[in-house]
Amino acid sequence: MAQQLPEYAIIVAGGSGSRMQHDVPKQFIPVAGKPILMHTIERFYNYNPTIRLIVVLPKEQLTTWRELCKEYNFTVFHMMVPGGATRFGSVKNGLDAVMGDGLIAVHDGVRPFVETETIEAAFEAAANFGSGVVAVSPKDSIREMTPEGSKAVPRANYKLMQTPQVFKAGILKKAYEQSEQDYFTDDASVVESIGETITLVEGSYRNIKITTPEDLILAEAFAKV
Ligand SMILES: Nc1ccn([C@@H]2O[C@H](COP(=O)(O)OP(=O)(O)OP(=O)(O)O)[C@@H](O)[C@H]2O)c(=O)n1
Ligand SMILES: C[C@](O)(CO)[C@H](O)COP(=O)(O)O
Repeated sequence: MAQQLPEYAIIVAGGSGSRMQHDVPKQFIPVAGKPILMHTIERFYNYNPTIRLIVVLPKEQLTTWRELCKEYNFTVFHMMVPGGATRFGSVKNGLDAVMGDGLIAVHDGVRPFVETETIEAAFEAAANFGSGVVAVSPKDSIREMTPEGSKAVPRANYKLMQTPQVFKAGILKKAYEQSEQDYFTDDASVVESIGETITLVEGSYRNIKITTPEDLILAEAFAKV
């Protein structure tokens, strides 16, 4: 564990889960007996019980989340922050709750299978190099869409980005203050846009982002082993 600097985790769970087509936001759907988001929070607590946990939630779901915590007797301490209209806005709101210096991990609330070793490696890289961003190699072939149709590209040139994405607090805050939200799908892109280099850390194929209905079947399976 990279312990010299205070560690924060902003767990973004402010989305509505439209691709899941479920009647509750997907982060609240139970997997292996409790809401997905509780598994995710526990992964960070298990990595470092003193980490400062900031959980970003849809602003109209704060009461629901409090009730779920009571119902499931979920006692891991965390700060609750209302989310924004986009992931970018939610991260920004989470960052406003971070006071002082340290290392900040941003993690999707719907990636409940992130392993301790992955979190540890990402924090360590951020402590040493300014960033530690988790990624895996694609397993499928890749084609780029072109005006004419599509063309094959060398798979070895690409990585699939996961979370956590960990940064020194100063870098991440500066990047989110200076950037326009429309262009970015992850935190590494925001940080890169202010001229910082990104250090990649090997991720895991189990660290899925629960996005569409079939991912729930996978999630139940992963939760068993
Ligand atoms: N306004 C938003 C949008 C997304 N997220 C979070 O960012 C993570 C990754 O986003 P995604 O999987 O796209 O979640 P949703 O936006 O909820 O899903 P969808 O795009 O299908 O609506 C999720 O944990 C989601 O809750 C967020 O905090 N605030
Ligand atoms: C941050 C992320 O999970 C990295 O793969 C991804 O970019 C989130 O994308 P989404 O469109 O918000 O699902």
